[in-house]
Amino acid sequence: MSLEVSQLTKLYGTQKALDTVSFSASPGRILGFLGPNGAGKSTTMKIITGFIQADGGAVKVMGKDALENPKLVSPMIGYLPEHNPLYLDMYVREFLEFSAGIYGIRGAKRQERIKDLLQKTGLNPEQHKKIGQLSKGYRQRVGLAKALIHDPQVVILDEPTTGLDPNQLVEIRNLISDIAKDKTLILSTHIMQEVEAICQDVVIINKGKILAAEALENLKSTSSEVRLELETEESLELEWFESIGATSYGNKGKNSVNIICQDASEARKSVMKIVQERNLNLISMSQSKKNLEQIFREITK
Ligand SMILES: Nc1ncnc2c1ncn2[C@@H]1O[C@H](COP(=O)(O)OP(=O)(O)OP(=O)(O)O)[C@@H](O)[C@H]1O
Repeated sequence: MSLEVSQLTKLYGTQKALDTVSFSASPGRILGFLGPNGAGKSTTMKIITGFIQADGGAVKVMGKDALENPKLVSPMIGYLPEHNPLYLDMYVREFLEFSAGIYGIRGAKRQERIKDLLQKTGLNPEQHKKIGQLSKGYRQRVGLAKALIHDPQVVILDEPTTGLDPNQLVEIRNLISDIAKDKTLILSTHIMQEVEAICQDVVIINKGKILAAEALENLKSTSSEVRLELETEESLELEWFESIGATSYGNKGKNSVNIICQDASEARKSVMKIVQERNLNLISMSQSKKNLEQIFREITK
């Protein structure tokens, strides 16, 4: 494990923003850090990165105690904060040179590092522009390049894709997946599809408490429930399907019904029997497993 967070606690006045938070992250994997607004995500990230202090617990980065030795651990972490603070009047290349200088990276090594990052983040054509002239997606790339300038082992990104258009969103996600190949990457996000698209591990936090911390596949497979959606030309009554687990009308109103069941095969047979007995005109029947958004809503509500 390159990052181990154990029993982290943080108080703001009397409010417990973090309550014994524990999870860990491994190299080569992306961990999606999920939670509703105010759950404690940014607080956790700020503690790991040494921006604020914890009131209890421990953080280990590459086996070193981050809370006891912040100066030793800080170079091992790259951080892109939620609002990506950049100097808008600086040129892209100038800003990266400045950022490298903060970590004491100088001379040929600095030039090589910047060349590599401009290439990796697709910033080459923009390197002589002022940061203030860049689009939001390109500013995020500058923030990512800055977070990576000192080649950290652990990279923490706080909502890096918020506000991006669909094309830039895909490009930044691809870039994040590429970065994660040889690093431990933690990604805070509200976008469930993002987690399903690029994360292997997931941590769900709510009101300062961890509700789930495991591989995404495990989290999804713990729920054996299946959702059937039936659509007919006629209006349907939930009570006809009660015995097989109908829970609500679907998006298309009373002409479609959602059925949550354990045994999809039996449920489909029962549905077809009802369709025949009531002489209904079937438009469609579809089947899906619970997605992360449904699991998230269930465990955080
Ligand atoms: N400096 C502070 N002083 C007092 N309370 C704070 C401070 N920072 C955060 N909080 C509170 O701590 C709780 C956790 O906040 P935090 O910003 O960590 O949540 P979050 O999960 O990152 O939320 P969001 O998704 O909205 O960014 C919230 O109730 C917030 O109001």
